[in-house]
Amino acid sequence: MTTTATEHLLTAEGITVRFGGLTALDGVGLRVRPDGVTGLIGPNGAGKTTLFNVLSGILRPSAGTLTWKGGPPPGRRPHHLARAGIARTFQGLHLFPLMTVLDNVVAGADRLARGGPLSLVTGLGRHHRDERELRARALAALERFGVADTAHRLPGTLPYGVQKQVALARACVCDPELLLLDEPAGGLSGGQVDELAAQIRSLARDTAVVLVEHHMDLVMRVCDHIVVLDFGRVISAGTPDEVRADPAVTRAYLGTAGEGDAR
Ligand SMILES: Nc1ncnc2c1ncn2[C@@H]1O[C@H](COP(=O)(O)OP(=O)(O)OP(=O)(O)O)[C@@H](O)[C@H]1O
Repeated sequence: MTTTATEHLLTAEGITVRFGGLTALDGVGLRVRPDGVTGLIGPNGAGKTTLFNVLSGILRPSAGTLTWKGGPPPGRRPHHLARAGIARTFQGLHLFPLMTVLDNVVAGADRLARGGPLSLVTGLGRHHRDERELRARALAALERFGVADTAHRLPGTLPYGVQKQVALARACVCDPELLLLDEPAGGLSGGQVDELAAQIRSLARDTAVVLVEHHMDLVMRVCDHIVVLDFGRVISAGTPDEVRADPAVTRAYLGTAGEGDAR
């Protein structure tokens, strides 16, 4: 069945990004459906991170338009995105090192706080009921990712794989409509990647997921739809099988040495 533009959650059209004389993205289009996993792949320097930064609102494109649920995109500040129902993870963990795991996840729940985002950090203007609700919600998110027993620890005292689960719990604490995952498999062992694959498929039952990832095995296992970038342009798009069989994709990867190829 063909999906119309209004049925898409997020639509990017003609996205061009220039850094000085370098064109990192050149007229890129992408449509994210309200369910399923959309993968964004390509060799090193293809423009994946740049596109991810445009989709997550932190980078303004030189040209092109973004549409969120058929209308203008939410504001560019993190709490605008959070309130619209868009959450993201980072390549680095971006956890607050001096806050407990639970407080880190509570901080991800700002769109639910009646006192506003700052109140979550300062505690000012926040109702006690708010605080209780948010903590219960954060704990439930930690439970969902199997790390509730770490709630009162500092992130830096935990193994990397556990910290990644905390970062996922923080991104998911508000039940986002769109979850943007930036290389979530980075630094994980084989078993942890298997666990991550199962979690992404489970999340995708009620959340649209966009996944930027070098780990080809994970991408091919979890994505419903894949967009392939090379030199800032879309060179292929389709199901995992279609993309895998596309000679343009093989050529793009063979043309570059290093990661992202045969895994
Ligand atoms: N802030 C910047 N200033 C100048 N050039 C940039 C900047 N960010 C990215 N680039 C360039 O834009 C191009 C696309 O980079 P980008 O990081 O988006 O690619 P990528 O596909 O994510 O690569 P990788 O897989 O290596 O992370 C590259 O040539 C890169 O050097």
